[in-house]
Amino acid sequence: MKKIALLLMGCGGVGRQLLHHIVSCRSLHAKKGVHLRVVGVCDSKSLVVTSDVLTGELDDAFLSELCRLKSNGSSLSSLSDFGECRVYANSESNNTILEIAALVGKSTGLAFVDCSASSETIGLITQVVDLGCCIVLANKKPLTSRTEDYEKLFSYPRYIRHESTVGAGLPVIASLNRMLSSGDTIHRITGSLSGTLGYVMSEIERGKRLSDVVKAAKSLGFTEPDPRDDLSGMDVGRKALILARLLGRHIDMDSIKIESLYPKEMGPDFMSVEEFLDNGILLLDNDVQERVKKASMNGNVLRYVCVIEGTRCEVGIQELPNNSALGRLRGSDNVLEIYSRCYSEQPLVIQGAGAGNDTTAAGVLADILDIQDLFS
Ligand SMILES: NC(=O)C1=CN([C@@H]2O[C@H](COP(=O)(O)OP(=O)(O)OC[C@H]3O[C@@H](n4cnc5c(N)ncnc54)[C@H](OP(=O)(O)O)[C@@H]3O)[C@@H](O)[C@H]2O)C=CC1
Ligand SMILES: N[C@@H](CC=O)C(=O)O
Repeated sequence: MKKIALLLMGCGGVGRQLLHHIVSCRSLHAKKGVHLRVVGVCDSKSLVVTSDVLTGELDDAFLSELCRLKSNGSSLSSLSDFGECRVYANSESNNTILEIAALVGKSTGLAFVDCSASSETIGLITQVVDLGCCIVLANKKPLTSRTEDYEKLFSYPRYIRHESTVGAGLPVIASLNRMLSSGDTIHRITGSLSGTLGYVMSEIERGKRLSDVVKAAKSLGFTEPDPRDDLSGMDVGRKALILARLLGRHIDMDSIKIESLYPKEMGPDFMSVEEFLDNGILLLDNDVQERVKKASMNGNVLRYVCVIEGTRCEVGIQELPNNSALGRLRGSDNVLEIYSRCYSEQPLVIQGAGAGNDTTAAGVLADILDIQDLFS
């Protein structure tokens, strides 16, 4: 049986769902001769690891208890009494992770899985790439920071997977990589890449208020931990940058034109997430409703669109015919149209659920299985 050791950063909505998928796919994976060995899990405050990282694992009962505790808002440190594990506080976590990565990475290989939404993981990830580890990301931030970090992460291109960073579980990155590696030239990518903004717009069209819909999107697991990351367009901007860099464009976030749905005065420097959701966002309800109504009088809808073409890379609201490919989108669905040499008249279209813990975690799990040949 091939064993894939993995260390999970982040056990929020996506991270916990990944652990659920791992446990519930045990017999399926066994039939394929693979076993996922979870050696450690960390959140923003602590790290919990199996006492024997070279051969041991956090067993399924332990992982279920971990998920139960985290979904109740408890800390990982309360797991110290439960089973054969060691728990480290924040201050010791990074050094311990590097030690584990060096030991396990060089021995059997280690999948370093980032399901956090933090930019604090970048320092660690850029170090573990040189320790024989594979990187699997749902977190977009490591791919959208400095060009040097991006290049470092791709020093060993076969060792990195990040399907869930764009379109959640949809096969966007895999499809683009297949096209690029066969020499197809991609001219234009256009699409609706935010599950949250897709859901928000289509629910407002049905008469709902922005403030209610954003709260619903958060509880459905579509939004970023701070939904302003979605409403500001930053989350789509990051996806656009990931795609543009994949196409070989040497750009950074500053090169991307991004339209925000809220004013600067409602940003994270001025109010907390709770203040924004309880008060700030209510002040945006009428304006957004008016824009949606005005578009509908022209037979149109509003969609938050990403366009990458030549040196152009921008994301923002567009008014589109309601019977167009993007106009027909409902709920959290994403759609991506790719025009290339092979797909010049009619684009290659990828469409489906573009947000949610289940599909995102499934994309991460598929990425982990995809690199199994790198493990001994
Ligand atoms: N939800 C979706 O539809 C999709 C999400 N993604 C991406 O998946 C990632 C996770 O999203 P989601 O699960 O919803 O987010 P959550 O906020 O639910 O979970 C984030 C987790 O990361 C942990 N964390 C924060 N900082 C660190 C750190 N420095 N080191 C380790 N762990 C840390 C948090 O710890 P604590 O519990 O202590 O707060 C929490 O457990 C995000 O990057 C998101 O963009 C990608 C595609 C789709
Ligand atoms: N918040 C994101 C989740 C996936 O990246 C979205 O709404 O699309």
